[in-house]
Amino acid sequence: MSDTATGRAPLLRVEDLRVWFPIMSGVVLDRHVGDVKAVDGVSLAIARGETLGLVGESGCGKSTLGRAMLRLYVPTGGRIVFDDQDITSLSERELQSVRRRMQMVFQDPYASLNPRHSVGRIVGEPLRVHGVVPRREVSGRVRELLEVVGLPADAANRYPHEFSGGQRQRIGLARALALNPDFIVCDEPVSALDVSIQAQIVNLLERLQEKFGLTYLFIAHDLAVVRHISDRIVVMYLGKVVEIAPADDLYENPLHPYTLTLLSAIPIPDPEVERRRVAIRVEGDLPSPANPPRACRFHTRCPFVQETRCAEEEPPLRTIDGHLVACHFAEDVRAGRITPRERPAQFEPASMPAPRTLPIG
Ligand SMILES: Nc1ncnc2c1ncn2[C@@H]1O[C@H](COP(=O)(O)OP(=O)(O)OP(=O)(O)O)[C@@H](O)[C@H]1O
Repeated sequence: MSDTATGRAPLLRVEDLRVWFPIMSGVVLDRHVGDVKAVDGVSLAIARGETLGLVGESGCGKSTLGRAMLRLYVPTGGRIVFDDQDITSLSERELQSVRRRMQMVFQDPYASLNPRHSVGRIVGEPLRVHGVVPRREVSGRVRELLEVVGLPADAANRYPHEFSGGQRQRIGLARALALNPDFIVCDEPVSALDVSIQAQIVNLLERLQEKFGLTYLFIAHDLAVVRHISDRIVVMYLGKVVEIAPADDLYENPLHPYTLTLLSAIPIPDPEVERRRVAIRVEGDLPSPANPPRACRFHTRCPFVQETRCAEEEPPLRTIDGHLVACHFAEDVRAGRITPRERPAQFEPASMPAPRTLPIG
């Protein structure tokens, strides 16, 4: 089990968590022919008050991991422990009191808001369902919640389509806050918004965290956003964690080859820095999580792959310089003793040293 590396007690931890989706075949889909291994043996902990960023390319299992933490899926294996309570196998009824304390904010606020309901009804719904405040107090509480997320009180009488994307995300947040949660999974909460609006929502999330002592799992594919808001960042590849590190450390001193390739894909605004840096490209598509490569899952696309260990032995997560890294050769890659297999011609001068760190702006 990884510790949180923050010195604070974990609010939530998962141990060897697996979420597999069965693949069924046959005329009436009654033959189990395999599994999509969306999350496959993930162990990590999130400290109280921490924001843990989660990155990785589309389909690597980020949303599935976030949803499983909220027990929206029944895990195939492993454990989920929330505030010292094992919630892995709780029934829906037993989960009710825990559910209040865990919420989710979605990428597309519009799709997650019922267009036929007024904002007041949407935000007040969790209060009514859980009966946490007397009915006559619901509208007052809704007004408070709208104010806290920066919406005018009269928003309660209007409908989602009357609001912009950023305002809709504020409505989603007001609803998520209604039950005073401790933990919120933010699943790409700003990916659908304009850049200028993204900053406003990220700042709002930070203010709310401070005000209410919230703990976030922040899922993103935008590495710049996730760096800004996260205390630590988890990099996932094909259902597994490949690196966990404090946010700035991950960007300044990435240790896993996959993290290097992710960072290497970010454009750098400074042309001088851009010219000097070494491009490390990852080739091809993400392999199928139904049939992942054996041993190191990244070995089929890794520019630093070494025969034959990478294809034969699964690398455990181990600690190097305060990072947790799952690569047999992380030290050699960092020291430049192993150089990337393929590089575009413009990066090939013989004097070019292998990258120690990649400047990313
Ligand atoms: N309910 C489901 N049934 C079957 N397969 C699923 C289900 N949900 C997700 N998957 C599969 O599990 C894998 C991981 O999906 P997931 O949505 O967790 O990835 P992601 O990293 O969040 O991607 P994205 O950024 O595109 O949302 C994918 O191959 C996906 O097709």
